[in-house]
Amino acid sequence: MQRDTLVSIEGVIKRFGSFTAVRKMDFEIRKGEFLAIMGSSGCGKTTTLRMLAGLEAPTEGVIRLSGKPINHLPTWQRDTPMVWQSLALFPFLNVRENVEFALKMRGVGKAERRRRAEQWLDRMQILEFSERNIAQLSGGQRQRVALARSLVVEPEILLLDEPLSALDAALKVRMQSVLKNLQRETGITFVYVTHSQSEAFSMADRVVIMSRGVIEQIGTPQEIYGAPRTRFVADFLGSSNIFTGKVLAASDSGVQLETADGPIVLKGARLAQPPRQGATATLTVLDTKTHLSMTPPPDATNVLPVRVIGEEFVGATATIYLETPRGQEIRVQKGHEDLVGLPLDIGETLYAHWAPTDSHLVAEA
Ligand SMILES: Nc1ncnc2c1ncn2[C@@H]1O[C@H](COP(=O)(O)OP(=O)(O)OP(=O)(O)O)[C@@H](O)[C@H]1O
Repeated sequence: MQRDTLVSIEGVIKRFGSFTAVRKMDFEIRKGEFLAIMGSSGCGKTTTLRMLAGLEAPTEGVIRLSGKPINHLPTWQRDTPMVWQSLALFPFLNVRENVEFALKMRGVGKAERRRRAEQWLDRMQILEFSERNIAQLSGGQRQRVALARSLVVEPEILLLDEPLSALDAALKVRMQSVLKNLQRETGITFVYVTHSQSEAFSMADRVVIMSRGVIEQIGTPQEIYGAPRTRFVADFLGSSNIFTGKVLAASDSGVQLETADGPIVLKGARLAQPPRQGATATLTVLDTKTHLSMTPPPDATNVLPVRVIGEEFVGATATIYLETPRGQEIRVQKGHEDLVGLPLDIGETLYAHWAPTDSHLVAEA
């Protein structure tokens, strides 16, 4: 256990009847971090959060909070305060009363309740709406009330399950920075469940990526983006081109792969477990590290003839979708200035290429 570990999840399995929702999960949550749990629908994110909250007990394994097992301990019996952020505000209470509610339940006196509620409403920039009914608030304002209500009790851990999913795109981005700043300023540990990569990667210090009840990777957004551990992660993030083939040669510093589109090479790596010659392996390259040219570059490694099949422009960047003669899809992401002079109409033929040092080996399973 690391020195700054607040929660440790050790060999946790959760079954519902014969269905296993979480399989053998091991990870730690550090004190004061913003941890996002991300994955596609049904992969076990909410179940994991519910086990942390004490709303479900693990079928096997141990969850420790500040070193003490809490498998069957409801939140109110724990020494370390943990709060589940709920968006379900009480419609019969006004904004301030909603925020005061948890303090009232804890027996905090009237004046003190009001002072602390107003302090948080001010911090969330909604003090002016204190006396309003919940029905008179916008989606973003309700979010802020819900946050103030969770934080007024000064938890050490805040559990959030897709808190921004109902908001429109612009408000989502605004609330992301509100949440991130709040977490930084308060130092409260946030465990944040989302299926959105942009939310997880923009806010979290570390991200847990799950698939079908299994953790595929844990790391900082930069680590995961730059070096997806498994093929699933590379696929899920959608920011890499992925090539699977037979290993022609491999050492601890590189791999040569034979794919349907020709050889793909990785060089300059430090591989703990190089694949065996003749085995199937997968190399990836980030779409930002994949380049396009009208003629093949002279030192011809990792060069593929490609046909343009589509393009998408978002702000200052363009994503070009291409296809090799064997139907392998390739994505290239560039700033507009990098694409000047290239024929990008659908059907045009170009060459996609990248440096062997930009290839990356992922685990098959
Ligand atoms: N009480 C339950 N009884 C039976 N199956 C359950 C129960 N709760 C969850 N599951 C199943 O466990 C799996 C994981 O569910 P969970 O809600 O944790 O997924 P999730 O990753 O949060 O998905 P989503 O993003 O759709 O909310 C799902 O297949 C779900 O149907």
